[in-house]
Amino acid sequence: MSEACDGNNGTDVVVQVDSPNVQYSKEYIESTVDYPVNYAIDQDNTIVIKPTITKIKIRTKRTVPKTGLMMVGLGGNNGTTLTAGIFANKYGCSWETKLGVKYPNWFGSITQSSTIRIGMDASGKDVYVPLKSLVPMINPNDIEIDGWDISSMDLGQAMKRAKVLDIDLQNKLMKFMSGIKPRPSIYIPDFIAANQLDRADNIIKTESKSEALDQIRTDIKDFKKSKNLDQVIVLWTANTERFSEEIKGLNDTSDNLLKSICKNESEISPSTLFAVASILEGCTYINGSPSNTFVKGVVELAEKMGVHIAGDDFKSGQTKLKSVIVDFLVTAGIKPVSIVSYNHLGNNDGYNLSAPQQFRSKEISKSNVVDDMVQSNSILYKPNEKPDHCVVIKYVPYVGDSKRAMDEYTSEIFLNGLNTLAIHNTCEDSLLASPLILDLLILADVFTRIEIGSDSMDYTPLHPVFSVLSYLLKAPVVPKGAPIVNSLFRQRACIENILRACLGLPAENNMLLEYMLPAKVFVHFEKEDQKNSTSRKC
Ligand SMILES: NC(=O)c1ccc[n+]([C@@H]2O[C@H](COP(=O)([O-])OP(=O)(O)OC[C@H]3O[C@@H](n4cnc5c(N)ncnc54)[C@H](O)[C@@H]3O)[C@@H](O)[C@H]2O)c1
Ligand SMILES: O=P([O-])([O-])O[C@@H]1[C@@H](O)[C@H](O)[C@@H](O)[C@H](O)[C@@H]1O
Repeated sequence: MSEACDGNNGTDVVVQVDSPNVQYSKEYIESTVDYPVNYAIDQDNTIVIKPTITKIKIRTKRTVPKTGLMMVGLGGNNGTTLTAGIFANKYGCSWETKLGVKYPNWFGSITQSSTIRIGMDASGKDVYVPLKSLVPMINPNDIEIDGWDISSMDLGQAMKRAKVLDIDLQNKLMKFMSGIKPRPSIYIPDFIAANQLDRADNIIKTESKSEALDQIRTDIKDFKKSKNLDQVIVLWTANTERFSEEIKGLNDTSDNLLKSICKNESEISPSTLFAVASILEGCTYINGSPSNTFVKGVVELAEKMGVHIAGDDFKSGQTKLKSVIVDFLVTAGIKPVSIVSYNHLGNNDGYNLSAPQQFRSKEISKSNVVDDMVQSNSILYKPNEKPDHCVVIKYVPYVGDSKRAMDEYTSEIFLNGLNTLAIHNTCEDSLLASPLILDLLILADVFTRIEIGSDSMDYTPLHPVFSVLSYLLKAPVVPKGAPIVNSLFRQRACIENILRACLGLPAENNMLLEYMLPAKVFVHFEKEDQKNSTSRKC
């Protein structure tokens, strides 16, 4: 057992595709794939399908930029837990517990701890590889951390305040954490619960929103220069704000928004200021809270500047499970008619959410997650019919970050039967959310390095609104006109299949016909030395 935190080295799998559909150069992975879109046209109650195929070309920059993560809310439970997790993994910190010595991991991160079926071997056995082995991705050990908090507490003391990690691990990490102090931030009491006032001792000294915006931009430039970074990604993991009003002439366009900031308009929230500052600095901005940061003016600014944004609200526990259960029920032809989601928690997030306006922001993001699945099945649901859906969050200090979620799903089944699922789910909020922050950073970088073209279009980046990150978010923000998908496995398939396409591989179709038909039906590939081996015979 290492007393100190000694170096940590994992072994990585390398995936190389041998196909005419992909070329590897020093700078890029370049691929071509056939991209299908089926148009379904309703013609007098007959749905006529018109399949199309577009040959697209994809290029992925292979160089992984030296990346810094700037968290707004750095001193919070998520901010300290993620930072601690990066140090624990980077330095291989082991720690004592009553159950014995424990070692760091990245469980809960799909980039670090999940695999993808990439094909089968010559004997017909499924082959799975780490998701992170498909294209070059940021190594968590290389991430530089900085950020802001309205609380001046250094990350060592803030980690103690959070009461998330085992004490021996906290003691081992203290030397790394206590050296990080959040930068002063923008505090506008009207946007978060009044009970947050006590910790607000680290505020940018100006009443001017324009000056505050400039300070945030200066902070970003300072961090980027001081750490010699290639890119900075800014992520909001600060408290949930009340919704901002969307007002014509104030924040409905990027020009109006920028003018409103100069005029110190009161309805511009701190999170919107951070988003604008990040976009103006060319930094991807991610919203981990349910606040409506992305008012129309912010989205338009991101589109004009070609800077990526993603949100809203990490999908970490109770809602993540809901986006699986409702998908399972509805696609099984079972009709959820009542969904009650109650939870209590005792961390500062819960304290902030105990205020009505902040709770309302969270209630909205936790409630809309079933809409797309319900609307997908007109056999079960009449137009505009929805299940009863109730969300309750209570603040109970004693349980701290260990949120207790209790859900009841009542569904109509065959011949007027009823099925009820009652679920108790202890969600260690920060231990579930922190790996998602890592994935949001890493996948945002990957999808920023991807460009797509066709015979009729030069290589073009993905749309500035990163709906591809929906898997990690409760209330995905999507490009105008795009569908909002909440089904967790459809969201995951989106990420997997784009990464496959980057390697010239087709989307996973799950048909497995190769196991249902004689081997001679299919084109085979066997290594030279396997030519004479007994390959799978059907
Ligand atoms: N499982 C989860 O933890 C989870 C899941 C989904 C969403 N979220 C959201 O993530 C956010 C953070 O959660 P948490 O548990 O870390 O909360 P937390 O209260 O422990 O941390 C929030 C931090 O933000 C700081 N802060 C508040 N306003 C700020 C501002 N204007 N500028 C800079 N810092 C500010 C606070 O001082 C605090 O340190 C919350 O909005 C929460 O709703 C959390
Ligand atoms: O992600 P999830 O577990 O469905 O939702 C959670 C809420 O239930 C919890 O009350 C809140 O504190 C967290 O921020 C998170 O949003």
